[in-house]
Amino acid sequence: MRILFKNIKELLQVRDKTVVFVSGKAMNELPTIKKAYLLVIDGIISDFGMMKNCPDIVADEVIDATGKMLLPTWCDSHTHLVYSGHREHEFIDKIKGLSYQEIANKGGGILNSAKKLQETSEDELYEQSKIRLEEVIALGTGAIEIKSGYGLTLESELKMLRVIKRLKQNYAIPIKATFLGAHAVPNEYKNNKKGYVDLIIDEMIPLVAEAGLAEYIDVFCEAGYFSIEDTELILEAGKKQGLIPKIHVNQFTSFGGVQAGVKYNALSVDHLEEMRDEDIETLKNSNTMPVALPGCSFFLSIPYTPARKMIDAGLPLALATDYNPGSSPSGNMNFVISTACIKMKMTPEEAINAATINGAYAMGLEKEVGSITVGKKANLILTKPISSYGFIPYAFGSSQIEKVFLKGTEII
Ligand SMILES: N=CN[C@@H](CCC(=O)O)C(=O)O
Ligand SMILES: [Zn+2]
Repeated sequence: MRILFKNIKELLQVRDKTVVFVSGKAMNELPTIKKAYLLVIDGIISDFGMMKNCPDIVADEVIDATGKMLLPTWCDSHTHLVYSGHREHEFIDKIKGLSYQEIANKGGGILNSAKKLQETSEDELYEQSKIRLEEVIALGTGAIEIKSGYGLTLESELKMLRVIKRLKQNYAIPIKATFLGAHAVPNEYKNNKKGYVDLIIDEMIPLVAEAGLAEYIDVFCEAGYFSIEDTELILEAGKKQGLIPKIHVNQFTSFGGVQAGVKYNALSVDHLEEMRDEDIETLKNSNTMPVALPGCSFFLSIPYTPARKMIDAGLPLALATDYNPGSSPSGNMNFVISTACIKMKMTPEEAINAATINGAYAMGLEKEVGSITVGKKANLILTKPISSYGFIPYAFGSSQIEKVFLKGTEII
């Protein structure tokens, strides 16, 4: 099956396959081709270039993209998309002035979602989750990471991971699964956190790894949740079983989580709302991708990740939604990109790089998605007619997407 996109106003994020992520000043460069064509053969990007050099191709389908932009789909490297029910009553508490931690302390938060999930059947959880997955694909997401962490018992964590596996099997979007047993300490272990950490290490990790249900291991490394010591023990155990670290750090407290992530060669360290200069120093010369989650900062009214300071210091940065019922009940990457520009002072080029090529790297998918590169999946966004790509973050809240393609197949 050959699909030819022709007369593309501008083809964005055109890269050689040697580029796996971009950092510092290079984040402000977005390579593009104006007046371009792109050829997809059997779901894979097979050729592209300037329209005037377009070869005489016999295609099964020709898409005229006059006035429109074509770009890789968004890569959302941090979500909790599989969950049960919602927490909009906590939203009211929040409006009335309670903080995230105060809501958690009065029985809300992650434990509230865990209770709901434990009471939900696997089929029902799948049905609820697939609606969200379809929603985000229609919003232009073409690769996604999904975490467990609302089970908090062996049985329910496995249930979540099996739902993620089923989504992987049934949808064309690449999905990476992360085991986040260490998301919160369940009530039964309130006075015995060590007992829960032991359960994660001795029972959950071996079973998850043996069943091949996750690629990554995550910990909510935060005051009141899991300490540096807990985090290191869990990452160590995960790594022994072949799970790669990808962790929640510095959401409310900077107390060594970034250092623990880099020490264990984490693929990414995520959140980073609270950053000390030494955290930025630690990330320099590491292979760990920092990931910012502006939807969470927006929703909880907490600081935004200091993107400007980090990029100006030469670091790379990825952007993700953190789609979850408690701190970011939205999986809309378009909103994330706008918020990154408006609130974090990222340029449109930086935000698009952070949401595509760097996001792909942050979930180990840099060989498959994240740029317009020969050999990568034809996971593509075709915009409506727009004046320039800066219009995408500028026109926040309104969709500029006309069509989304996964492996060359039109989804919307
Ligand atoms: N911070 C920890 N985990 C999620 C929130 C989970 C929840 O509140 O349900 C996050 O990444 O923001
Ligand atoms: Zn998260």
